[in-house]
Amino acid sequence: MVFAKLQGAKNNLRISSSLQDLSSYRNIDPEHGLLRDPINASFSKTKPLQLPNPVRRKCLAPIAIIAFLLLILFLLYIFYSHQASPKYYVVLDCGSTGTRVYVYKAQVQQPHSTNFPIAIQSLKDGLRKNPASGRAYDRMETEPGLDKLVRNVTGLKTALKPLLKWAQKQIPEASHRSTSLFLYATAGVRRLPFDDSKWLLDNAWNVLKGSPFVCRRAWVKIISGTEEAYFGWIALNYDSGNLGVEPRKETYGALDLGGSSLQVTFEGYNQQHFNSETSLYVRIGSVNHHLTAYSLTGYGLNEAFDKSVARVFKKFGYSVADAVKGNVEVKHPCLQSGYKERYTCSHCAALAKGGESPKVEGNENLLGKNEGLKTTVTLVGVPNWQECSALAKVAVNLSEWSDVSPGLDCEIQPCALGDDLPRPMGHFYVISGFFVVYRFFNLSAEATLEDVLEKGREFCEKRWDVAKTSVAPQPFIEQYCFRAPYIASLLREGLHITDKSITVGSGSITWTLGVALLEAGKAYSVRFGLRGFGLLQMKMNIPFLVPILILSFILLLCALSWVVNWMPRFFRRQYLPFFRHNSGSSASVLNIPSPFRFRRWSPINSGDRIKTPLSPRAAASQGRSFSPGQGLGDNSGNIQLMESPFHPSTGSVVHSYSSNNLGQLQVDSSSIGAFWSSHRSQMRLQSRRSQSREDLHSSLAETHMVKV
Ligand SMILES: Nc1ncnc2c1ncn2[C@@H]1O[C@H](COP(=O)(O)OP(=O)(O)OP(=O)(O)O)[C@@H](O)[C@H]1O
Repeated sequence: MVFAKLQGAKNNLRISSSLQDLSSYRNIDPEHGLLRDPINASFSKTKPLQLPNPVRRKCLAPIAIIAFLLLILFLLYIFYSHQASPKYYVVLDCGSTGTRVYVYKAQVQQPHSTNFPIAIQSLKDGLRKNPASGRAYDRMETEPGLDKLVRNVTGLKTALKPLLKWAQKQIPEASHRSTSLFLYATAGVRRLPFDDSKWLLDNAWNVLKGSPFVCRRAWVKIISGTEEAYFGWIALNYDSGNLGVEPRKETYGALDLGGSSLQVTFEGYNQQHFNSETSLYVRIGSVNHHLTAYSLTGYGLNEAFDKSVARVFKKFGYSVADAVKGNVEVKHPCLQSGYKERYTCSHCAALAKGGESPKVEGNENLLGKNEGLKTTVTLVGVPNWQECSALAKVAVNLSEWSDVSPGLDCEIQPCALGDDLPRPMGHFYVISGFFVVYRFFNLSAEATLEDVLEKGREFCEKRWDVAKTSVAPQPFIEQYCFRAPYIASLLREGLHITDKSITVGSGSITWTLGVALLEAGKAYSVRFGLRGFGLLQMKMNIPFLVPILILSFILLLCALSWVVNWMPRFFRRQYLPFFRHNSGSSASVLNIPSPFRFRRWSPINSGDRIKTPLSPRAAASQGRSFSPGQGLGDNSGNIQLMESPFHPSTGSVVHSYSSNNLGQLQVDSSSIGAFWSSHRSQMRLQSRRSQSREDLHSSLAETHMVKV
C-alpha cells in the first residue's frame, strides 16, 4: 500500500508539465512548499518534516501576521510614549543678588499652527507666597550671590544644597535620573578674576555631582551676557506666544535688568550700526529671526547704585586711603533722612583721588585703577530729589564710566551705548529689575515712567524709619529712591526708549525658561510638516532605538517570509529582487535566519538539492525515495533579500558643539541659537554671528546653525 502511494506520487510528478504549473505537483503544497503526503516522508533518510494540518496552517499564517503587526504597534507605542513623556530640567541661576533654582517640566503638545510644539511649565510646589513678604518673586532662592562665596566651601554648600533638595521634591523620583541639571552663573561671577570663578565653579560642581540629576561639568559654567540676553528673548517670546507660529508674528524685544547688568535683545538690526558681534540669526520653525543681543555690564540695579555712591565719594574728594581707614561718610542725595548704614562700595576705589591704590593686605586682585578693590563707607541720607535725578543720569551715561571721548550727550544719542552697539528698535518688554521696581511702588503695567518718578519722589521724601516700614520687608528698600529715577533715565536717556515702546513684563519671565526651552528642543527634535507643525518627529534615542530597530527588522523579515509565500505567482518571478537566486547560503544576504522555521519550496531556488518537477535530477530521483529534507533544501527555506542600502534613521539630533573661551573658562555655548528648524529632522543652530567676540564667538563661528 505504501508502494502504491509512492507510485502515485511518481505519476503525479510525471503529470506535471510546467514549472509554473506547480499546483499539479500534488504532493507539494505550492503555497507552502510542504509535502502533503506523510508516507513519502517516511522514505526519507533524513528526519521527515512534521507536516501541520492544512487548516491549522492556513489559520496560523494570518494569526502570525496579525501578531506581528500588533507587536510593531506595541513597540511603536512604547517608543513614542517614551519619547513623549515629560522631561524635567533644573536650572540654577547664579546671579549677583542670589542663587535661584527653577524646575521646568517640558512636554510635547499637539502641534498646531497657532501654538508651539513644546509646552513648558515651571514647577513651584510648596512655594506658598507669604502675603506679608515683600519678595517680588515666588522662587526658591538663597542669598548672597555665589560671587560673595569665593573660597567658602560651607557657604557654597549652604547656598546650593537647599535648592537641590527643593528641586528633588518637585520632580517624581522615577524621573530624577533623566532630569538635566544646569548651573549658569551671570554677571556677579562673570566679573570675578579667573581663579576665583574657577574655584567657585569647580566647587559647585562637587556639590552638584552628588545630586540624583544628570549633570556634567560643562553644564556648570558662566554664561556670557549675550547668551543671557538671548535666553531671555526666547523666554519672553515663548511666553507671549510669538515663537514658531504661522503666520509669523512680530516678536518683542527684551530688556532684562539684573542686579549687575542689563541685557538688551531685539529683532532687527540697523544698517548704520550693524555690529557683527551682537548679531544673531535664529531659525525657529520656518521663521528666521535676525536678532541683536548684548549685555551692558554695570547697568544692573545694584551696580548702578554702587556707581552713584562712588560718584558722591569722588565728589567729596576722598582718597582710597580715607576709605581704607573706614571713616568716610558718603552723603547720598537718594537716601532718606535718618538713614545711616555701613556699605561696601565696589567702585569707590576706582574713582578715588590719588591714582594708585595703597596695597591692601589680603587683597590679591588690585588692578591699576583700583578696579575690584572694595572699600567700606558709611552712607548717610541727605535727600535731594533734583540731585538724586542728576546722579541717576550720571550712572546711565557711559562716558562717565569709560574712556569714551568726547563725552556722550544723552539728548543726542542713547548715552548708555557705545558707538559700536546697535540702537534698540521695536517694542520692548521690560523684565526682572524693571518689574521689581514697578511692583515695589505698586504700579500697574500701564503706569508710565512719569508715574514711576512721582512714586520715587514721594518715597524719597519720607523719613527713613517711615519709609522702611511703609513696605513689606524685602532686600534693598533703601535703594528704591535711587532706582525710580535710574530706570526712567536708563530707558529715556540711556537707550532712547519711550513709554509707548515698553510693556512691563511679569516676574515669571526669566532667562532660565529660555535655557529649558532650548534643552527641551534638543530632546524633542521637532520637524515641521508642510503645514505648520503638521508632522512631529521625535528625536531618535539611539540606545533605545537600536534594539527596537533590530527587532523590528527581524520581525519584518519574518513577515516578508510569510507574505512571499502568499504572493501571487507573478510576484515570485525571478526578476523580482526577493527571488533572486542565492545558492550560497541558507540565510538572507543579511545573514539573519528566519526565526520561524517554515520551509518553502520555490521554483527559482534552483540549487543542487532543490528538485523541480521537470529537472533532470528530479526525474532521476524518481526511482529513489523522495526526501523532503533534500527537496526542501536549505536555500528554499529563506527569503532572498537583495543587498540594499540599509540606512539607519537620520532623525537623530545633530548638535554643533563648540566652546568659547572667555579668557577665564571654557564655555560651551552650543545651546545658543539651537532651535527647531524645518530642515529634516535635525536641530539646526541657526543663530549666526560672523565674528568672534568675548561671549559667543567660537560657538557661533560656523554659521551658527544647529539642526534640530
Ligand atoms: N525676591 C526678590 N524680591 C525683591 N527684589 C528682588 C528679589 N530678587 C531680586 N530682587 C531685586 O531685583 C534686582 C535684580 O535681581 P535679579 O535676580 O534679576 O538679578 P541678578 O540675577 O542678581 O543679576 P545679575 O544677573 O546681573 O547678577 C536685584 O538687584 C534685587 O534688588
